[in-house]
Amino acid sequence: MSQFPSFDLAAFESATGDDRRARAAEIDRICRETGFLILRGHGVAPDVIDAVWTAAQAFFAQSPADKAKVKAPYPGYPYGWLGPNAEALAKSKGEDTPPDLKESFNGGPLSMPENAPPEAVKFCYSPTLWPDMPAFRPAWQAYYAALEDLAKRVMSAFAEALDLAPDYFDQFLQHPVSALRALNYPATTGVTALAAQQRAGAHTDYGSLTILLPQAGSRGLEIFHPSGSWVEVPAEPGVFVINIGDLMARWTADRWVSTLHRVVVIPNQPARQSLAFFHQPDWQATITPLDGSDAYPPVESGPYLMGKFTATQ
Ligand SMILES: O=C(O)CCC(=O)C(=O)O
Ligand SMILES: [Fe+2]
Repeated sequence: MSQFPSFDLAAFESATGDDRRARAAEIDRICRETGFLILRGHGVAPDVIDAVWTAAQAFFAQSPADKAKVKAPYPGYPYGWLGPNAEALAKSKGEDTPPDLKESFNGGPLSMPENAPPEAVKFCYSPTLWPDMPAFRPAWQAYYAALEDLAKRVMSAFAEALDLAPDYFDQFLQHPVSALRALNYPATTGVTALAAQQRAGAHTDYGSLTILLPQAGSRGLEIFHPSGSWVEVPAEPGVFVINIGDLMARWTADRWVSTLHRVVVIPNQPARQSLAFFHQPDWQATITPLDGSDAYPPVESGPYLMGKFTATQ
């Protein structure tokens, strides 16, 4: 791959006729091949992005004792601080590896619908545990809201790429149960990783769509390309990296692929941060193959996610 595939969302949205169809076909092509692309023309305001970076950095710069004030209270609690040694993503693929060399802060939906089922209340709608830092919560919530909007725009482009009406996915996105995760991978200088230990072990994402913001200029994110080799994803300033997850592969009856990816340990690297927004359809959305086939039985979005998540803890 000479150049990593990219897609300009604003250019797509203003395109008409054959040009629009060609751009939609390009999304389809990329999603059939790897499902990973650089997203340009996203329109998320730079100050919203700057503020959440600043907030995340200030959070991770605290002492472990301060971070522990918002620690996930029990294994499997989806939000709050997951400290070092808390997660091994490769376990979701049945690989028994040492824990990932990272820590994270995680938060859930900004509001809960009145009719949320009890299992959803206990999992996705668990409270986000806010650090005692006045600028953190508003910055986090503004970024979450901006990415929820962006995810809907991307899903609409996806619908066109799949020859569906642009608003096809709206019915499944009334109260998405998306999660936002800030990641901090400590510097690798002087660190000896155990065998098979990575910053993030090889995994596929679980949901419909991930919108990733790797720290500009950072190294180590790789995808397993269908040609059989690991390919590094560039971390350019001002763009997002998006990828589809297992639920979207299932939804498209494997027309689109959910590609294995990891963050490798490169010696003598500074700390690396990233923000991962895991977009997830409504808890009760029933995901049935879009081609009308019986490639997979229907699943409900929320319980599907919960099953995947608990396997890595
Ligand atoms: O930090 C990154 O760049 C990728 C993280 C990732 O793939 C994940 O958390 O699912
Ligand atoms: Fe991932």
